[in-house]
Amino acid sequence: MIEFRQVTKRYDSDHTALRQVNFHLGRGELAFLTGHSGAGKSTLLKLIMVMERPSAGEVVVGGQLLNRLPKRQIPYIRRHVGVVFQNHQLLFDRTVFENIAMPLEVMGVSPRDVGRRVRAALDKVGLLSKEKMNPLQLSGGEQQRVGIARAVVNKPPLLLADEPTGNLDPDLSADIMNLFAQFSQVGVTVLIASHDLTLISEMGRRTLTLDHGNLIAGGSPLQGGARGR
Ligand SMILES: Nc1ncnc2c1ncn2[C@@H]1O[C@H](COP(=O)(O)OP(=O)(O)OP(=O)(O)O)[C@@H](O)[C@H]1O
Repeated sequence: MIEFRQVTKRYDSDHTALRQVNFHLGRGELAFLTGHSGAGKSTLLKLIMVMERPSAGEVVVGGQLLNRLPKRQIPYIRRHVGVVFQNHQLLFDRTVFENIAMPLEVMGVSPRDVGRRVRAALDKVGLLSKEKMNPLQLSGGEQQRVGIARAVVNKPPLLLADEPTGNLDPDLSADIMNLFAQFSQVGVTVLIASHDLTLISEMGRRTLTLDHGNLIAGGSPLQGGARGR
C-alpha cells in the first residue's frame, strides 16, 4: 500500500530531512512512526499526502508512483488517504454530523448517502448518540473520535495519523489506538506518527524509527524494532 524506495528529501542544499529511506507497508498493516523532534516524521507523512515531493527516490501509494503525479490528480490521491491530526481540526460552528459529512460533500455524495455513511462512521467510533452536538460539548477523547470518523467516512484504504493521542491521557490514548487496530483488521493500512514510546511498546506493532532523517529500525518487517507481524 505504501512503498518508499531510496527516498531522500532535501528542503534546501544543506538540509536533508530524509535520507535514502526504504520501507514497504502492506494492506491492513498497522505501523508506528517514531523519532526525535525534527527526525523527519512529518516530512515522511507529507510525501505520502503529496504535500511535498521527494528530491530523489520513489514514493508509491496504492500502486501509483507519486513522484511525477500531475497536480490535477493530487485531490484524487488524497481521497484515498484519511488523515487524523493531534488537534483534530474540527469546526466548532458546526455539529458533529456536519463535521464528519464534510469530505463527502466535497466529493458530491448525495444527501441520503451522506446520512447513511456519517452514521456508519459515528457507529464505528462509538458516538452515534452525539451527532447533533457541537464538538465543543465533547471531551478531548470524543473530539478525537470525531476527527477519526471524519478521516474514515469515505472509507479510505490508507489512514495516516500525526500524534493522534498527543493531548490525551493514557487510557483514552489506548482506546484511540485500539480503534486504529480495528480499522487495520478490516484491511485499512494505518501509519501513526507518535512520540509516545510507552504506548507504542504496549501495542507491540511494527515501528519505523527515524533518526536525523535515517530510517534506523522497522524498515523491513523483521528488522530491529519490529514486533508482532
Ligand atoms: N518546509 C520546510 N522547509 C525547510 N525545512 C523544513 C521544512 N519542513 C521541515 N523542515 C526541516 O526538516 C527536518 C524534519 O522535520 P519534520 O517536521 O519532518 O520532523 P518531525 O520528526 O516531524 O518533527 P516533530 O516531531 O517536531 O514534528 C527538520 O530539521 C525541519 O526543520
